[in-house]
Amino acid sequence: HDRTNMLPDRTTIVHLFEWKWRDIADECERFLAPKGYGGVQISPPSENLIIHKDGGRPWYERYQVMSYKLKTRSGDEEDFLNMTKRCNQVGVRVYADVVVNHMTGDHPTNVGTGGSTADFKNYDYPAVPYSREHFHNPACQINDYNNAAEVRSCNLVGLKDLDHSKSYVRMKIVEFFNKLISLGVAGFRVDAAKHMWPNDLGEIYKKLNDLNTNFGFAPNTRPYIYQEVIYYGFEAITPSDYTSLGDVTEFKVGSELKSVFRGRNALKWLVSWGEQWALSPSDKALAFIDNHDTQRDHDVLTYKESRPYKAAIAFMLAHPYGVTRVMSSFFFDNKEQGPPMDSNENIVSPSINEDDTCGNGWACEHRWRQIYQMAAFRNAVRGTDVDQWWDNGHNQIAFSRGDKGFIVFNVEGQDLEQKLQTGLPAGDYCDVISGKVNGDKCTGLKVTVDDKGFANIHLPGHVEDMHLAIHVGKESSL
Ligand SMILES: O=C(/C=C/c1ccc(O)c(O)c1)N[C@@H](Cc1ccc(O)cc1)C(=O)NCCCOc1c(-c2ccc(O)c(O)c2)oc2cc(O)cc(O)c2c1=O
Ligand SMILES: [Ca+2]
Repeated sequence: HDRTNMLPDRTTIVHLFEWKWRDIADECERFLAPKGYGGVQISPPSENLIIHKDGGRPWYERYQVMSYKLKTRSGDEEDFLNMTKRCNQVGVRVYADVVVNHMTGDHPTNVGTGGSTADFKNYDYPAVPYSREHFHNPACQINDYNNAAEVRSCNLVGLKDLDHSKSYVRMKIVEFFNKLISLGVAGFRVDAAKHMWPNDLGEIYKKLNDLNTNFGFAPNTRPYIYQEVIYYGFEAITPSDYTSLGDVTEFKVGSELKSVFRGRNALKWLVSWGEQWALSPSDKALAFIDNHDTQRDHDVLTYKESRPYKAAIAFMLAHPYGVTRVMSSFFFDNKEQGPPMDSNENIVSPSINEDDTCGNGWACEHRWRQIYQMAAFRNAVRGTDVDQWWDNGHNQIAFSRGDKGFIVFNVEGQDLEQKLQTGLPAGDYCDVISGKVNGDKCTGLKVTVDDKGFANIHLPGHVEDMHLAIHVGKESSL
């Protein structure tokens, strides 16, 4: 089936960044499955260095590895199995964020979340075990991103760089991945893949077991692998160095759509969205607007700029390009801040409010109506192409997905009043952005499609959302 191992009617992954395993299991059952999300990306499950900074625990401590023991602030191995059982039970796949390019940097304290210690100066990590010969020698620092060898074989910001040409290192990593496979994951987000040699990664991937059939996977199913390759252009290493091994994260989806939905690049150019925008091939791309790292940069669309953010996500989910992932964050006002925690530094669980939003410091973008309704849109239109493209030559566009869905964007700043061909069967539809179907009613804008597929669309220039979407699924058709 399709390369992601998601159920056939599911399309979108939610990154529940820093959530605990038991809370993820709850969310799979109470929200992700009912709303039709197909998968969840979890934070690194391997034991990490405990870092204290400015009185808190910076989020990036989870990307400094102490061992491959499954013990972090998200939970232990028992919690992990509880999550994979319950999520797979309701058809939500689990993708593990795996950090195998490096271990830790030098740090004044050396205790991990599983109680392991290490001697950084001597590259000694007894809880794996790794010692000096398992790291690139002599040590060097990455300074020149136009030197591919340096980017792969030197320390990334001082983090001790593993030497994956060593069969022992490959073996330890294969062991770690296969342990997660035995525990029911559907695939992996490979952190910092740009900093590892493609050939070494290939040797590791080919030794991975097929997925565990006890979690509902068919026999001989290969793990879905998407590799983090940060690339905006102008670097020696490009995503195409990795697309023979698996998928790659496409950072330009976020950067290009930011310009468009902030009104700096005309929407009409989106008619050619995809490889003509120098994006990786659609059948190798993991598409997203922001991630745990980029959302902390100064010039990125995030939950903090919700109107263009929701529109950019809607376009990404409405267009057939790539496998789509939405970010789910905790609120932060300084870029190093870690997840909400109690006085014992335990991560605090999200609370769920009456209106289905989250409390306790969690943003829960995946619970915003304009976002989860578009995941259902993507499910309803899967397998169709972009049709019925219309634009006003500037910042108003509309297109259908075959005869299954139709979406309109208005970034013009003035009203859109048009009779448009929707491609849809005649009938009444509820706009899934401004509202939702409630029994036989629509709480938002209602759209009537005539028997020739035309509808009169009125999308004012300054309403809560700059887009409107309807589709044949139960969430929209009346
Ligand atoms: O900002 C951060 C953390 C960023 C980060 C963490 C995980 C990711 O998956 C990621 O993409 C970025 N870390 C802070 C603090 C820090 C952490 C560790 C350290 O040794 C020094 C500083 C920071 O200021 N980092 C320097 C700039 C960001 O440089 C990092 C990159 C990175 C940035 C741009 C690139 O083009 C690229 O190829 C890699 O990847 C990481 C991957 C990791 O697994 C762990 C890291 O510490 C990092 C990482 O520091
Ligand atoms: Ca490396």
